[in-house]
Amino acid sequence: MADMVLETRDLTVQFGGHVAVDRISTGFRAGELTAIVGPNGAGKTTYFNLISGQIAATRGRVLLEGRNITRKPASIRTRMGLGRGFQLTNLFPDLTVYENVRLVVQAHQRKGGRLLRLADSDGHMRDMTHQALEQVQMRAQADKPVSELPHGDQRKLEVAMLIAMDPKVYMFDEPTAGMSPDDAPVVLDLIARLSQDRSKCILLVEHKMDVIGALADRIIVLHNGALVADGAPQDVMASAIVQEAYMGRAQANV
Ligand SMILES: Nc1ncnc2c1ncn2[C@@H]1O[C@H](COP(=O)(O)OP(=O)(O)OP(=O)(O)O)[C@@H](O)[C@H]1O
Repeated sequence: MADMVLETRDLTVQFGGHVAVDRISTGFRAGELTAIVGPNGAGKTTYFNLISGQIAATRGRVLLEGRNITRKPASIRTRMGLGRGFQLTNLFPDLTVYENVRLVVQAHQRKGGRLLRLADSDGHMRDMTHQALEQVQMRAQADKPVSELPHGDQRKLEVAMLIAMDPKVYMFDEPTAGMSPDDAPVVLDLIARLSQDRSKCILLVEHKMDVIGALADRIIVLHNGALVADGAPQDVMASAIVQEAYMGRAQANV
């Protein structure tokens, strides 16, 4: 699958006797936003954890731009361009909003090698930090310590930090969970704009059907750890397997 940015092949993880992700083989292209859906416990977050390297696979492989990254630690995968939304626990609460984003910009610049270092002036990094904050409409909070931010702003800050990394693959796990009705559209608009960038590959775990309908180019459905449906949103949502597996109806045919 030459044009795939990210691929999983036969990817499987077993916890004791329980297979949480079951032989998932699929690929994700640049310029495509794929929503990953399925009922609670279907294996969505575990699949994300396997891709980003938070947990090790029992079997199978993860490929990033054709390179086998299955045994690489999460930090290396991040440096190679796999961008998973930061968790609140990754924020430095005593530093300001600006400082948190700036740290990510600095780390990103360092990985770029000599060419980028030439452009690596203080001013350049300041501009990039402000741009990332601008995108989530948080310039006004730049000097606030993170510990003083309301929850919704902390989640927006996570997205700003992800953007500052400029990854090839964006992985969002319920990006608007716990956000106020004011904050959620800011993040969703931003994801919509990112998805216009044909060089970016975006994966989105999401429960809200209206969000999926507005953003997704493609939906994959997980059920009991396995990939049970894959296709264009209107086709997948209308399919019998989704009506059964995702909408929680009779599961005889799954
Ligand atoms: N570290 C672990 N040890 C044992 N079982 C686990 C572990 N992580 C996940 N599981 C199990 O794997 C299954 C899949 O969980 P996962 O969190 O990936 O589902 P999900 O689709 O993300 O669900 P939700 O929509 O509720 O977040 C569940 O049965 C869960 O209990």
